Amino acid sequence: MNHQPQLVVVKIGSNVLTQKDGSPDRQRMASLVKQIAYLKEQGLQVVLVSSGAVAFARNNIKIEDKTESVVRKQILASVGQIDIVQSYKSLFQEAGHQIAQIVVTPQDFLSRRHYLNIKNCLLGLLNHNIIPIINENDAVAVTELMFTDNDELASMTAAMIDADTLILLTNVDGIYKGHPDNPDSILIERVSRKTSGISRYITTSKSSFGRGGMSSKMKMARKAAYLGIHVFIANGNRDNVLLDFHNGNLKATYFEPDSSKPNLKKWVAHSDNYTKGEVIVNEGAKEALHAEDAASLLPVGIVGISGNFSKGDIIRIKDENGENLGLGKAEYGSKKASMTLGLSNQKPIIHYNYLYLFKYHSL
Ligand SMILES: Nc1ncnc2c1ncn2[C@@H]1O[C@H](COP(=O)(O)OP(=O)(O)O)[C@@H](O)[C@H]1O
Ligand SMILES: N[C@@H](CCC(=O)OP(=O)(O)O)C(=O)O
Repeated sequence: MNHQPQLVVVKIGSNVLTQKDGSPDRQRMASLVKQIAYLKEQGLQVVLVSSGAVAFARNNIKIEDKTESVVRKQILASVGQIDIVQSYKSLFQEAGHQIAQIVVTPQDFLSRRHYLNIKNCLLGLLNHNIIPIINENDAVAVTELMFTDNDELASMTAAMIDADTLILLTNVDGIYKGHPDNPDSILIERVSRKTSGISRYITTSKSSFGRGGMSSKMKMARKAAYLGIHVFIANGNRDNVLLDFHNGNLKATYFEPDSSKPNLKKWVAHSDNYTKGEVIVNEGAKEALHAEDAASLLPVGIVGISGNFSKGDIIRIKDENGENLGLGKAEYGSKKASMTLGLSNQKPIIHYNYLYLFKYHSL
């Protein structure tokens, strides 16, 4: 890695903050806080995405057996979040740093207005030298309204604030060619846009408290790298992991960034799970979208529309065989779109600046 990191998003997984018996690992937390403080002292800006709310409460409160699983999680998360943030507050205070808490739901990333509100808040905190600590609002975001996991949230946050680096701290050194517990498995140290076939090494096994697993971590890492961010999957249980990062000695899987992409594209790229409708394009439009020169999506190339979307919503682009081509922000709603369907000389339905194609990050 030859880049000089300036704005870093560090994501800490639940298992990094918990011991084998499930109790909070406050020593590990204290060590990571000291390391983040060190990074700050070296002039880096740091945003922390921390899991652990559920894990911190699990051994602390007795929930009646008959309690429904979603409510159980809501109770654990809302109780544990206080403990997590209180612990961070006193540890960062000792290290001479102020923190702020931000809890978000996927819906907050859906609307461009909320998206900009969060972004402005984060940038405001950073400008005031305050370390933002972000978690999903688990009391509100339940079932299908959730992020895949905090790796998704961290990757979206990194793209949102234009971070140059994203570090996903978990309980293994990175992605192995094989199971990480097998001593013969080799660590994949570098992944570029051209690297393919990694998913075959990833099993569905998760850490005891993990939500999305390595597969989601890899997808989010690739997506962030595609958007121009240096990404590392590294072991948060390794002493001095962040100091090693700063010294350029980090043992990790490193995802090389692609060339920088405009911010608007970053917002669109992360809206995959939140589309409001769909447009189907013909072969000509598909070719135009995949051509070297940037092209907006025009109604003349659209053969079908579904869903009920409004101007500003994110919509999915498919070809006539149902293949997912990409995402874009609708320049007008579904009603008007169906009136211009197939017509030439019309305003683009998706402007190039708000168009994100999947062609580059197929795994
Ligand atoms: N090929 C692989 N290389 C590394 N880890 C893997 C691989 N396949 C599956 N895993 C599992 O992924 C886990 C990390 O993902 P996850 O449990 O979601 O962590 P976190 O809670 O930190 O987000 C590891 O503990 C490991 O068991
Ligand atoms: N928001 C949840 C964590 C969800 C999550 O993604 O956990 P992890 O896979 O450990 O990063 C919590 O704080 O308990």
